[in-house]
Amino acid sequence: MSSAPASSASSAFILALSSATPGGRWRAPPFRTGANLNFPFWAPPPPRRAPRVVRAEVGPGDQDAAPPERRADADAISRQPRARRKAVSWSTVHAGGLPVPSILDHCCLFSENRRVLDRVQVSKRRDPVQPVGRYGSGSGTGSAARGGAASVQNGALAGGEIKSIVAAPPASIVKFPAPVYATVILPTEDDDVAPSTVVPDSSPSLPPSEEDFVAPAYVPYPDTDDGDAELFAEKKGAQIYEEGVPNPIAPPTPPPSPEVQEAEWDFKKYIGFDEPAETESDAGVDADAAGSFEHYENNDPGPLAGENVMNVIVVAAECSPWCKTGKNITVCGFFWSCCSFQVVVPRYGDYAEAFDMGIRKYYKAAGQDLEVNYFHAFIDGVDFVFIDAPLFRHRQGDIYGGNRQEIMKRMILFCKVAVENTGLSVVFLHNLQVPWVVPCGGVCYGDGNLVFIANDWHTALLPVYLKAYYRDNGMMQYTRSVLVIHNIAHQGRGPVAEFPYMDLPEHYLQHFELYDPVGGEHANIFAAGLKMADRVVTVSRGYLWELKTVEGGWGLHDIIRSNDWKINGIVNGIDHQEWNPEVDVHLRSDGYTNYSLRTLDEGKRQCKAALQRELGLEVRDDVPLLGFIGRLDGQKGVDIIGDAMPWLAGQGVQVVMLGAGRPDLEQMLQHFERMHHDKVRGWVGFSVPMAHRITAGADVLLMPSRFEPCGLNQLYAMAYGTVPVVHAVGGLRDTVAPFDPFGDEGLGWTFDRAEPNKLIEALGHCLDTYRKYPESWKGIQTRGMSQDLSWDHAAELYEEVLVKAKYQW
Ligand SMILES: Nc1ncnc2c1ncn2[C@@H]1O[C@H](COP(=O)(O)OP(=O)(O)O[C@H]2O[C@H](CO)[C@@H](O)[C@H](O)[C@H]2O)[C@@H](O)[C@H]1O
Repeated sequence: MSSAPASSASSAFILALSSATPGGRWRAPPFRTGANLNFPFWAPPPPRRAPRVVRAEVGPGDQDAAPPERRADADAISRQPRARRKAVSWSTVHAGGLPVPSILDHCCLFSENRRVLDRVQVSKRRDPVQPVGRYGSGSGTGSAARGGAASVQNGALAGGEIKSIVAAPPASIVKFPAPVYATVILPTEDDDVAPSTVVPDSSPSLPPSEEDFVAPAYVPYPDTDDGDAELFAEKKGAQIYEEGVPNPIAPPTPPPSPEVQEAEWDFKKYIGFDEPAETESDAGVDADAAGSFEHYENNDPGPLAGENVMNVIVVAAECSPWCKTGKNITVCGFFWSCCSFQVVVPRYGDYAEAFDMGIRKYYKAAGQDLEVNYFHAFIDGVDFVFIDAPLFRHRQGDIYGGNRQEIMKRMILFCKVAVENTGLSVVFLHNLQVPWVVPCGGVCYGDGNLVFIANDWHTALLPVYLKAYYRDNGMMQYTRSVLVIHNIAHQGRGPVAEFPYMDLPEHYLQHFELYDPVGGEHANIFAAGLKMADRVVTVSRGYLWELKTVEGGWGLHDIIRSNDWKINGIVNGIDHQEWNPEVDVHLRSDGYTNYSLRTLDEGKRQCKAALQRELGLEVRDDVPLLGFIGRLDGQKGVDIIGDAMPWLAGQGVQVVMLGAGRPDLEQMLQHFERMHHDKVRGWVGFSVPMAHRITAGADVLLMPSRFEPCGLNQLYAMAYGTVPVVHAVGGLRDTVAPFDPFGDEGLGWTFDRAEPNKLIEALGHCLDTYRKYPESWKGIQTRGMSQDLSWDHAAELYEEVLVKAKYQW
């Protein structure tokens, strides 16, 4: 029981593909009437462009090159009807990727927009009231708000001015050894498999010598994404560079340039497209191209016809089902409410459904020229572009592995490619002898309605590159960037001396420079991204409030405060194809069953029995079954459950915990399973099927997170009639209204400090209600399941943000 079953990635993948469009992009999508997203108040048309754009002309390194302009005839065509993308009901995309409008989107994607707002809504989730004063009476020290040294120091800044938003842990009752931090920053496991870089013969030999820079005294944050505050505490005194390791810092580069070298690529071969006879002359381009697509296209005009179509490019370091770590996960379901969107992610492994586009380019990242290839998949109306580079290759399963500098180099490359990818389509089209002003389905892609959505620090450089490379040079003036904060605890901190890694103009350093007592003087990627992004979204309003506090801002609170005007808090939705007890594929075998609100009692009883059987627990319906699912780190507070275990063991309950992460916490799970084998199971590993089955089979889901920007598991739990007991923080507070026995309202139980005694108190009331007041219990379940937790509501709010970004100058 201690080891997870084989990766569930394959099953998740099958799930995603099952909804894919057979035949991919060549199938003319059906139109949907009245179900489309329209932006009648859209931006003014972009400036006119040169009739043809060649890659070199749009390169930011070419200061003299005029930005491409649209032709008059293109404008006319752009107002023609645009066929719309087929309705997209796709799976989830997770944080950290790169967006790229692919050629395919321009040339042969006939998008039908799906407006999700027409869906049947049950009871719309409401964003909560302001959380001020609801976080308990944490001492001004805010000590160890996140349980670690970093937060301790952050907390020390409070000076009692702002109350702690998350309670200080009590005197430790943890009986386990401290984590072995040395193992957290893992060496690159695949060094012998794939070279870290591919340097063309002509490229300069790098990295440069150490003489160019003076290394600061210590690394502010590990930023390995395992970067618990404790880890930082261990590392903060460490030297930046290990002895004997050459300083990989590149010399300052003069004017920034993507430095992309094009390679021959047979687009027609890739897409199986029969090129029309006349595509050489500009005069014939538009007509020919338009005509050539007609047979793929339903030419019925739709509400999205014209320039009001929004093109969204989602940039993420993780994308389910291809790569999912369970950390820093972003569900970007909102994109399917938009007209046209693409997702760009690194290609960490061999993804069967993605095909090599045959494009080879070289980008400079951290002073090295790196070869980049592009893979592509078109699934259910969405273009996925996978960035293939030696830095990413073979990282599946360890996508945040390597030391801080390696991770940073990957993300620099990733963001550069993402921004460049906006030009990818131009290249493709140019290879077809078709200028980018050729309308696809009646509308040009261009940059007029283009919005990047970057996620977390991994892609926070994207807004910076967009500005430095393009907008500062008069290009992409109408393109906007939105940066989503999923977890501000990881920021991409590094020594100021590493700034030249990023190939930015010197004056951009000021946007990165940050001083705080935790990190000292350092360069902070998230800080620069937050400043440069046109709009910022946090994944709940409660978290937004917390980010403005000294305790919750992790050193970026001042930047958050001063940019408050452009930040919105929007709670994530959930993917109802994946997380829906009625259709959940993981409940179709082994005695589990699908169920709905109507069949809740019977269905849940059966799932609970199946879970008890599968895990070797006594099959008893009368025993409350408590679940926990999550990363095993300081954030998720599983140690608080551990601290409460002596009490739990006497409560006549069963406890099932699933997670992976810190070795000491993994050992804790296994220890409790051994100690209380008749009632506790600790499953160490990452198992999507088991996560679904626990969510369905448990009566109660515990989430004692010390901080939780949004939280997804509590949303899943409520959708499955499983009652959440949560620390009222961030998104948990926003989404779990506490049960009020007098008004018979509420969705679960909350506690105001991340402490075992508080958890015990809340859980005590919960168990009491479970045992003595079945009708109240059923009411809580019913209210939870009746909510509209889908992306529909979030999509509306995201749309508002995108529109605000569009009109922002
Ligand atoms: N061992 C395991 N086996 C199977 N599944 C597992 C698992 N461990 C975790 N998961 C699953 O992975 C997902 C993790 O979601 P979280 O919201 O907890 O992620 P995380 O905290 O990294 O995300 C950050 O971003 C998200 C998205 O914005 C915010 O909700 C969140 O607060 C913020 O910290 C959940 O669906 C969970 O069930």
